Amino acid sequence: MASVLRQAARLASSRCLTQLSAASSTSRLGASSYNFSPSSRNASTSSTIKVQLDSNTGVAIMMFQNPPVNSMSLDFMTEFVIAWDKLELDKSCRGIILTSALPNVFSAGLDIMDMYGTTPEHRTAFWKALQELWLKVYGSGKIVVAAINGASPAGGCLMALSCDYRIMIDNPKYKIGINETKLGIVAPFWFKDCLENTVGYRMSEMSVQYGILYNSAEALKIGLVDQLVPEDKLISTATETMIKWFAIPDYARQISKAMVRKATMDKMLAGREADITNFVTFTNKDSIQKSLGMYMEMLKGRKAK
Ligand SMILES: CCCCCCCCCCCCC/C=C/C(=O)SCCNC(=O)CCNC(=O)[C@H](O)C(C)(C)COP(=O)(O)OP(=O)(O)OC[C@H]1O[C@@H](n2cnc3c(N)ncnc32)[C@H](O)[C@@H]1OP(=O)(O)O
Repeated sequence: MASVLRQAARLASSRCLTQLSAASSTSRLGASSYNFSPSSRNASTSSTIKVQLDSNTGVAIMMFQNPPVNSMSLDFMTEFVIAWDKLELDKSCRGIILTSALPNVFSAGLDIMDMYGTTPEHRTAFWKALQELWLKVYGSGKIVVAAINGASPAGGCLMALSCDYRIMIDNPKYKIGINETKLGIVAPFWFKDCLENTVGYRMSEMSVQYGILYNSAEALKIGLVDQLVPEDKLISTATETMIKWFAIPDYARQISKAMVRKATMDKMLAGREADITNFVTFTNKDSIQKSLGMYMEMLKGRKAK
């Protein structure tokens, strides 16, 4: 309990006393065209991560802009963590909405080109960056809402699962899930743990083995996402949701969040080095490199057709 309280105290440093203004009900298509209020300021200069912070509401919108599909490359994850740290330290920010500035895709998951044909040193840095990103988002004292505006497989799904609430566009063409087995690779234990914490044991047992990608209605049915909305209501709903969460005193909520997430966080922290070794060893295998190569070929071939 003492460590939970310490963790919560650390998280509470991100607390703010911002007076909330009424939620913006502006409806626009996608985050990139969202109409930011006059009190919004550009809080990040990164090329792949755009941040807008509304100091009246305390809501920050963090948009991924890494074309063509917001794949989570080493560079992208490094920029993500830098932008995240800035927000985490900003007392005027109480909550963060994660979304994509690109149409049709939230995130295509880990960048396969960072895992395919790269050196063990590169893959070590890559995996460390992913662990770092996950620890920051999953362990954040801020309220984090995923506004899922497109495909969200594998690492993209992990990012959404690390948030406190998931809102997805109601459109059957967008799929979300832990599909690694379909690529011939294995989702690490902490991906599985996040899924299991959200949809339960049996559903995740089926899900990770089959590598199921769920459409938005299926994702809602199994609890993988919390809410579906029309595309033009995504950001306004995420903002309204966030403001409802703000009614809960930060400190009490942060301690509660840390308590609920502690076991999953501790397991990952205890196994962090072994997890890196597993990843590098696993991706060193010729058979795994072959699977990744074939998958990339398949993705490129699909486009050519
Ligand atoms: C004892 C211990 C054992 C266990 C040990 C475990 C250790 C750990 C092992 C390894 C674990 C790895 C975990 C992996 C997690 C991942 O996230 S893997 C990535 C999974 N992602 C996907 O499967 C998504 C693939 N992409 C798509 O399905 C589609 O691209 C899309 C997202 C639905 C978008 O479709 P569309 O808009 O039609 O775009 P496309 O034309 O398909 O793609 C455009 C270009 O983008 C390239 N691309 C797509 N996805 C990726 C990607 N993930 N990485 C890199 N590049 C990607 C695609 O090839 C196209 O490229 P070009 O042809 O050059 O334009």
